[in-house]
Amino acid sequence: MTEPRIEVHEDAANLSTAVAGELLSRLADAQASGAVPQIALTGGTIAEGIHREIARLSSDSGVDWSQVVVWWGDERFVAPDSPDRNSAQAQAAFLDAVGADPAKVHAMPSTTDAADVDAGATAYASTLREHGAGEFDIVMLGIGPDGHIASLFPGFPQLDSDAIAVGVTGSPKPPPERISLTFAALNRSRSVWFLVSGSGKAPAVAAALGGADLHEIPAAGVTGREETIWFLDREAASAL
Ligand SMILES: O=C1O[C@H](COP(=O)(O)O)[C@@H](O)[C@H](O)[C@H]1O
Repeated sequence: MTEPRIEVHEDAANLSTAVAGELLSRLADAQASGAVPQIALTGGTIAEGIHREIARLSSDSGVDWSQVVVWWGDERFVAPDSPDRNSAQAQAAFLDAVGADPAKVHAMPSTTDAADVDAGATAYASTLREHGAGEFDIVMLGIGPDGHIASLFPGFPQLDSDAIAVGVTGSPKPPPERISLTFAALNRSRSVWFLVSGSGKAPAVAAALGGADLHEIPAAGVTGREETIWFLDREAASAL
């Protein structure tokens, strides 16, 4: 298991700029070595700021976004045009602007693509298997004040699943129906980046880094095969 690295930034704006810059630099290096990098995006508040910074900084980065494969760690199971969709947020914030190739952008199924959350999860797992079962280069994860990551919530049965992707109903955070990658999938990533801003998440950050039980703080259950980085702002780091 890799030891986590902790990077603390002044505030959410500085954190967003730093993460966007680091991502673009990693992608440019991977492409320079001939790779087609695979990344998994997250939803949530800090992700939105990071995505806007990726759009702003991308043109000077040398990254060819048509040669990046994009996945999501979780998605809200709602209509395809719902603003609640994590993929809609990323498309609007940066994917459309930077020239990502729609054939390499793998959004999770919406309510028009699958009959229910379980069918949607099974379909996404098949797509991942066709592409090597999600050997991600970088997975980015926001976390909730309850310690959830992706749509893996404390005490939920999906925490013990060996599937690649699972359906979630009755999510404590709306909307209630979601699709999520599992620990089995997320832990195949070479790099795992936690992105956390705000004092409301400080207790969850401290618990995860303090070795909490993953059933209580799901963020404690994810580690990159090569590196795990916690990108925090001062408030999120305040309980460490
Ligand atoms: O619902 C979700 O919440 C988390 C964290 O979101 P935030 O707004 O508290 O930053 C996010 O990681 C996840 O992808 C999303 O579906």
